[in-house]
Amino acid sequence: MKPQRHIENIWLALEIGNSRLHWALFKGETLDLAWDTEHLPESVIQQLAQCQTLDDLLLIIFPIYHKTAAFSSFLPPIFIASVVPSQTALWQSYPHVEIITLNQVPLLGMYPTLGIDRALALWGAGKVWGFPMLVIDAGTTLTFTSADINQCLVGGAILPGLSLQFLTLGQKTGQLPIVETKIITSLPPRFALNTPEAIQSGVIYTLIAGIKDFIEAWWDLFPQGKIAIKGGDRTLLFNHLQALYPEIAVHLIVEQNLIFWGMREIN
Ligand SMILES: Nc1ncnc2c1ncn2[C@@H]1O[C@H](COP(=O)(O)OP(=O)(O)OP(=O)(O)O)[C@@H](O)[C@H]1O
Ligand SMILES: CC(C)(CO)[C@@H](O)C(=O)NCCC(=O)O
Ligand SMILES: [K+]
Repeated sequence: MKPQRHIENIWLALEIGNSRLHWALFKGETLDLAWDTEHLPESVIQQLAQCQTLDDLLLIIFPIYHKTAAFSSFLPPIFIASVVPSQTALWQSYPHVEIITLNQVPLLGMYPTLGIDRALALWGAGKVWGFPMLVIDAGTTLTFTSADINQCLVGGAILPGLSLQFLTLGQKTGQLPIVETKIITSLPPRFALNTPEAIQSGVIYTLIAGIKDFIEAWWDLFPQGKIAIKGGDRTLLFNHLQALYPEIAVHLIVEQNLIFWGMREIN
């Protein structure tokens, strides 16, 4: 093993979300690569635990990785932020893993069951762009999470995310199809005359109206409050918000890597 590998200080960050995994490769404070994968089955994680080098590891977890001379010779630590306990448990076999817990996040006023993803994303956003900060996470769930100028949790809200709303409508009714989130490239007619568009209209317009309402309530509390949006549906929701309320959208920071910035801050 060459000593300079240690100087490079390579580490992996893994966010285990409810739908999928989000990965980042850091060299010290610098994010080198970020990518998403499906949840991994236990057998694959056991395979990772047997790897000897970062190259071996990336060949398994990074879908389009080509072996280079750049990374080699040792297995990096993985720092995990997970909101899926069954997935977290699978990582016990990996030699150098640290599961991040709420008590490592310096936010004040947290309640014990606050999701680690919400705490880290808020901490990351606040540390990079400043407090007061409101984070909107447009993931499996849609969450609002905020902190004041003293870095103290103000609180937030949790509702079903875009795809989850479509899925639930399709699964819990006798006649409704499951609308695919990715087909929504433009706003549907508000008053729709067919079933798929009626579903799209109902979900999209109420989601956007809800987001707008939370933002206005946030600015009532903190007129200078900042807002960042992350999550797999951030671009879609941001684009629709921009089309409907450009004067609000212009204030949004769109940034997928908030949790990684949070992990970097506490590392
Ligand atoms: N390639 C993709 N695979 C899965 N979902 C995707 C993809 N691209 C965009 N999405 C959207 O991302 C959303 C899920 O967001 P994201 O991946 O941020 O969630 P997550 O991090 O797994 O879950 P959590 O909300 O628990 O953090 C889905 O609603 C889906 O519409
Ligand atoms: C709300 C989710 C699912 C968002 O990923 C996660 O942060 C979580 O499971 N939170 C626990 C409950 C809470 O944050 O109040
Ligand atoms: K989420």
